[in-house]
Amino acid sequence: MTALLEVKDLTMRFGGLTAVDHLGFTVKHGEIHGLIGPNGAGKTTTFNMISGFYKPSGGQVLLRGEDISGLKMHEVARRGVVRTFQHSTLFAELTVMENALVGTHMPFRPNIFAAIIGWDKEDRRGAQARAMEALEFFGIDHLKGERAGDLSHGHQRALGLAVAYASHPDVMLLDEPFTGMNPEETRRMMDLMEKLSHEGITILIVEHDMQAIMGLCDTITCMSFGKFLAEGGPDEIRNHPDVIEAYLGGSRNVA
Ligand SMILES: Nc1ncnc2c1ncn2[C@@H]1O[C@H](COP(=O)(O)OP(=O)(O)OP(=O)(O)O)[C@@H](O)[C@H]1O
Repeated sequence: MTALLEVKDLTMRFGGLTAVDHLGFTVKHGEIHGLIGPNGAGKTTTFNMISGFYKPSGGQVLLRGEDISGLKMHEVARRGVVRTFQHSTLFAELTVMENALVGTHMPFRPNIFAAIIGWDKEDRRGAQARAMEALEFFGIDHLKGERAGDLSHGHQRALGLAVAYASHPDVMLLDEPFTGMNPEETRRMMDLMEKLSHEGITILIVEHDMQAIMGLCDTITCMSFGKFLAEGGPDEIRNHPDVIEAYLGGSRNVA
């Protein structure tokens, strides 16, 4: 597998605090790559820099060798990298279909009105077909007319993925997709991620649910206090002394 996304010397300072400190790792094309670490390790900040939500204080994010660090979110999305958020970012008052339509416009300057109304007929038909395809992919097309805010937690998370998928991504960054899920919802979400992976989409996932991470990921990068700590397959990471130490030093255990 070849390198698709490379993080090099990535650094983020908030005033006197260095949240991410010269971090480096590589995500290979087609893999499911986990980013783990104890609370406050800098995982979400790293995601925010990769997706264009934050401009890094230093270092680079390379996509197929092209430096994308510092680009705006829609510019990063246009290059094929989209993220979902830790907490639901759906438009609760809009329907499931309308939310998916917003996803089709993610690579452009965000404009909800344009996404729903469409620029012209041709544009609208294409966007609607893609939005429907995304809903079908995640098995929620039968809910297309429902208000997003009325969906169950599991369906809302599936819609969050569908919105990101609707933009035709090459890389999906998933921030704690299993938060608040019961075991059945977690199982279904893991199946959806494997389905995405079989489609050829590369996945970078931040998650605290170690069973899910260990069950899903090809490669896992562990960070601690903003820095790279260790990397390897699930077995290697599960038994890595530095990883065990980092977690035992905090309040969580590695599964
Ligand atoms: N916008 C911000 N301003 C100031 N400090 C921040 C900001 N965002 C994050 N931090 C700090 O940066 C550090 C890393 O936070 P981050 O949220 O990236 O960690 P994390 O690994 O995602 O944690 P968690 O697992 O708890 O979500 C923490 O000390 C946090 O308090």
